[in-house]
Amino acid sequence: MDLQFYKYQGTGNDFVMIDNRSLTFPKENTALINNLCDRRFGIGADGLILLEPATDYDFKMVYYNADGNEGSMCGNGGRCLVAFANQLGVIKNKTTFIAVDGEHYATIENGIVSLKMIDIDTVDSNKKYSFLNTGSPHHVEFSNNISEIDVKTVGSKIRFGAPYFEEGTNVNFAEQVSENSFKVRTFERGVEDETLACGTGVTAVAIAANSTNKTTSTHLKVEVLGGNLEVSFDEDDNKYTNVFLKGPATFVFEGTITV
Ligand SMILES: N[C@H](CCC[C@H](N)C(=O)O)C(=O)O
Repeated sequence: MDLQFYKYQGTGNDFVMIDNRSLTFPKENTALINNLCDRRFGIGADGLILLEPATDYDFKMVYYNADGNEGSMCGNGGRCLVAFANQLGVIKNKTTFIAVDGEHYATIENGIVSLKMIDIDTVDSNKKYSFLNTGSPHHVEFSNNISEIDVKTVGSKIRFGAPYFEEGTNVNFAEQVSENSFKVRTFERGVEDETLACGTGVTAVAIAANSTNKTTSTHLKVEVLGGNLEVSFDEDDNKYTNVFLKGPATFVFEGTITV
């Protein structure tokens, strides 16, 4: 069959988007999803996202990692899906949609999408790292010169090692640039490589930085390999609410692929 797809990217984190309002996409076909995301044998992407109908919401987000397995929440994917819903005419400038981790509110203005993430009430930190769930699990380590880190090798070791093992985690390496700005590089579980950006990861770094007193700011700028993102939140007694991830979400091309 011919499958129509749309390609989007948010700070270089790229996704194949499919309008599945008809519910005809063969979701159980892990190999197909993996192939569509393959950069040599397919379209190429860090993940694949289906836009589906949902009762009481504008739409439902169904997200798969590039390996073909359904993933946890994807922040940049969510932002790109909002832009896609806007392109399809499903929404105008604001929306409330449902994803695997619950309800999300978002706005879109001139290609910039601001996405509300889940509340975070647990940040586990020790001297070496922080671990928290921002919709997806994230290990966060701060250091001085992240440009020198072999993110794929070191990230993969942490992802499969104690205490994460098979279930794994995404791994972020962060460097403080100023009181309210950071640089981040991320190893993504499910892609099993460094990606150019990770929205839930950047969100995790911002909250970990606040939680471990690296900053008192609640509006942080984060530079990733593929561009710039912003994270803002309210903090009360180490609980984080009104967490917003903001940045560009861009349509790249569309096409049909025979599968
Ligand atoms: N790129 C995504 C994160 C995907 C998380 C996924 N790799 C997993 O936890 O399995 C983001 O922008 O938030």
